[in-house]
Amino acid sequence: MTTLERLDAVIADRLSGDPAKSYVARLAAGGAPLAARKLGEEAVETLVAALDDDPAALTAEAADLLFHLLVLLRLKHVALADVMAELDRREGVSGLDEKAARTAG
Ligand SMILES: N=c1c2ncn([C@@H]3O[C@H](COP(=O)(O)OP(=O)(O)OP(=O)(O)O)[C@@H](O)[C@H]3O)c2ncn1[C@@H]1O[C@H](COP(=O)(O)O)[C@@H](O)[C@H]1O
Repeated sequence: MTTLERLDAVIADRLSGDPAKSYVARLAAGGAPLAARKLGEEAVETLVAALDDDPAALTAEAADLLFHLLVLLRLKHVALADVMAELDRREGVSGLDEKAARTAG
């Protein structure tokens, strides 16, 4: 099991937990809008760390970002395996070629 898969399993387990004892349960109690807002905040903090040229901060913010993305995916019933499968499907397909095919015609 990868780190993301292990974390995803812990998140799934905590979703229905006690919001007083679990941050994941607290996010779940706020629903997808709260998790989406937190994800947006973490995205902004990630880009600030990147623009600040601060590798340690970027590492920490990237971890926050991935964690909150996993929580949001769970709340929206999108399986991590499906996201991984989508990335696998794209493997070897240049983003430039994909965009050109999408915008042609
Ligand atoms: N990986 C994480 C993880 N990464 C970040 N966070 C929390 O995400 C929050 C990030 O929020 P912010 O950076 O905005 O900080 P904040 O203090 O909440 O800021 P404000 O909301 O006040 O603006 C912090 O409370 C972090 O502790 C995480 N909380 C939990 N996990 C994992 O999830 C598991 C289950 O956690 P619980 O549900 O809390 O048991 C843990 O064992 C960990 O493995």
